[in-house]
Amino acid sequence: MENYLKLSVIGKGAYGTVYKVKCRTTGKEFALKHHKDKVQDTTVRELSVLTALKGHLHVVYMHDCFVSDGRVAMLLSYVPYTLSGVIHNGHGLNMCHESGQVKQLIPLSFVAHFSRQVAHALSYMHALNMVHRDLTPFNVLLTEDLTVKLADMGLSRQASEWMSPNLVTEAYRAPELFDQCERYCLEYTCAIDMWSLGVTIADAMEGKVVFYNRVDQHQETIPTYEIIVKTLGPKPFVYSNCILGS
Ligand SMILES: Nc1ncnc2c1ncn2[C@@H]1O[C@H](COP(=O)(O)OP(=O)(O)OP(=O)(O)O)[C@@H](O)[C@H]1O
Repeated sequence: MENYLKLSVIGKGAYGTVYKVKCRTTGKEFALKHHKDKVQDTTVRELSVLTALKGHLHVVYMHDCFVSDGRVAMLLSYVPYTLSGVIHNGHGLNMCHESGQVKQLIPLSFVAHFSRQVAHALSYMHALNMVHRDLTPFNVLLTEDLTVKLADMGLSRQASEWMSPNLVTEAYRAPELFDQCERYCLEYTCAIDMWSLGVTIADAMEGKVVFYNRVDQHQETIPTYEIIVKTLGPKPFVYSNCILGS
């Protein structure tokens, strides 16, 4: 750790803090994800998934991994942008005026571009029987030349018959996960990642989070599952694993 100078905090997540750091010998910049807790199952899974996917063009590259203050630190390539910054906040986009409202222009070619690259990374993971379980526009990073680098494998794991329901940011969570959320372990497949990709594409087309938590006229929060059903119709969809096969 002494070999890296901390420049700034990039993000704080459930599992730790991500710093922008500079190597004191080479001057090269990296992202350093320092876990906040001692080693847990999720840390080991994140490491093993990042190792298995190492070298894939559309997965963030882990250069090194070490222990600092008894906690795991992962040295990753620094990737400056997030897809959320582009599709939710309009970073780098032109604006247009439509019906008196300022609207972001997200070129369809860009939607096709990032979808194809995310799908490429997911298809590689799924072929290795790994499920990401937290695909959101916040975890899709973009380089200067807009190459997708999938990040945050903190919830990723080898798919198995029964897995925990405690995953995926709600707005991107597949319906089968809500349906069974009372249960301790669930039956679902890699298809849940495809649902998350679909919602990410919908966000990009709309320029906003489509399944965000809203409040009704009585100031009660409408559950995300209800918003999905209201948007797509009653029991509108076959669950993602039925649509896409497992
Ligand atoms: N390699 C990277 N380069 C630049 N920024 C990064 C990199 N990795 C992560 N980040 C930023 O740091 C944030 C948090 O990282 P990450 O999602 O891996 O942490 P986490 O603790 O697992 O978070 P979460 O609670 O969202 O699961 C990301 O949303 C992203 O903006």
